[in-house]
Amino acid sequence: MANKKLKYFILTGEPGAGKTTLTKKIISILSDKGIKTFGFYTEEVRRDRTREGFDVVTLEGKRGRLAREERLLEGSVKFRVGKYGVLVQEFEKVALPCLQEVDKEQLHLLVIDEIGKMEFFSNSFKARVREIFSESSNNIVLATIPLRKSDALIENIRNNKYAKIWTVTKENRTNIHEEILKEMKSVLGFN
Ligand SMILES: Nc1ncnc2c1ncn2[C@@H]1O[C@H](COP(=O)(O)OP(=O)(O)OP(=O)(O)O)[C@@H](O)[C@H]1O
Repeated sequence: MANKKLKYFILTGEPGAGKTTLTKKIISILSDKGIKTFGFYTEEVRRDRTREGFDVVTLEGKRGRLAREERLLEGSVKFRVGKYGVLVQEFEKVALPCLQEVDKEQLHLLVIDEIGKMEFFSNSFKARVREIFSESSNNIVLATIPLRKSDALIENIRNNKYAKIWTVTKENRTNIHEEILKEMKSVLGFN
């Protein structure tokens, strides 16, 4: 039986497993069914065969830089993950406004791809995530978290009683949306 209390639809998986592609597929199917979606996803930025960094892109199409290879950045880099410098202010400018509840009356899905190490250099984002996953939150969320143990808040999300986690792999990524949508159906009320 479907869990009536399910609020958080969580994707995890190895880097490059297909989480963002799956997220976009689910958003597109829900939009066709008239379900309102908002939030953001992160996208790789490649030049030739090199990954130069990541952009944050809202569902409305606003885009900003999340991270770039340090060699491409001017000035000193305060936050880094591997060879990438994280652009916290640029990320916040794009990501934070789209995480506000736009319409409390209508059921909607909030998309956060992803809740990870780079994004957590932003204290404001972290605070908003804490709110969204709090007991009193009414948000229904599709979010991505890292596969491996990390920040305590991410571990809380992984163990949240209102959450269900799907591990995306190259083997299941083509069909797993069917299972997720089946669970979303009773929560978001579509056919
Ligand atoms: N169902 C699919 N069929 C074919 N190719 C796919 C599929 N899903 C993802 N890909 C390809 O795999 C690559 C990685 O996909 P994607 O960016 O969605 O993964 P990710 O898990 O979000 O990665 P990251 O961990 O870096 O955010 C992309 O080149 C994408 O086009």
